[in-house]
Amino acid sequence: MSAAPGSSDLRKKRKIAVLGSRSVGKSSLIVRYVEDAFVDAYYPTIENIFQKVITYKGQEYDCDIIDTAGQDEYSILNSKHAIGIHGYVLVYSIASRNSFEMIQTVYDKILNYTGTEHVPCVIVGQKSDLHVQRQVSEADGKALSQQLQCAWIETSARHNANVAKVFELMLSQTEKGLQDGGPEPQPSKCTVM
Ligand SMILES: Nc1nc2c(ncn2[C@@H]2O[C@H](COP(=O)(O)OP(=O)(O)OP(=O)(O)O)[C@@H](O)[C@H]2O)c(=O)[nH]1
Repeated sequence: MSAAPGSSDLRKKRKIAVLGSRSVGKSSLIVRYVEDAFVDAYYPTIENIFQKVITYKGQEYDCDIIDTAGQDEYSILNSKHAIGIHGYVLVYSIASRNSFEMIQTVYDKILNYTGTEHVPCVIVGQKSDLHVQRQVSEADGKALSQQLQCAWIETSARHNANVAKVFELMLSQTEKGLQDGGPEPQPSKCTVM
């Protein structure tokens, strides 16, 4: 018996990890996208997985969006954030130079962990509404994305600016990677005893 249109059997499964420094607005970006809500208060994340069906170019994707605790230069990448992941959303705040510099560090940690030369990524300059406090120019954001061969966009979860675009860009990056012959990420074969 064939699956009905819209059935989950027809959907491709994609896992997306959202990484970046603390307090740059990772959770806010995801919550704005999945629940169309914004919270002013700051609640540090430990770990959260959101699910959403995203339609991109007529294809439905069952997406797990993994929200992580913010990283710093000393944090060690968690295997859950590196194994079986199809693509990464790397978030900085346009009002924090330090968080922008952390993107390269996190990207290098991902390559190191996965043992690959490139992973599909979207670099996101969050809090684009904070014009007055801006510490990272658009040109700097674009230049980094060219260097890492990623997509780049500025967003505001507060104003719901460009939020959905992040996830469309993410799928365009993952699908391009797979079409170009990139490997499907392998599920973990290790058991932690
Ligand atoms: N002005 C502005 N503030 C934002 C925006 N997005 C998030 N914030 C605020 O920034 C703070 C941190 O947001 P979170 O979404 O919790 O940040 P996070 O990156 O998930 O933080 P960690 O869990 O520590 O990694 C909160 O007070 C949010 O209200 C935005 O687009 N504009």
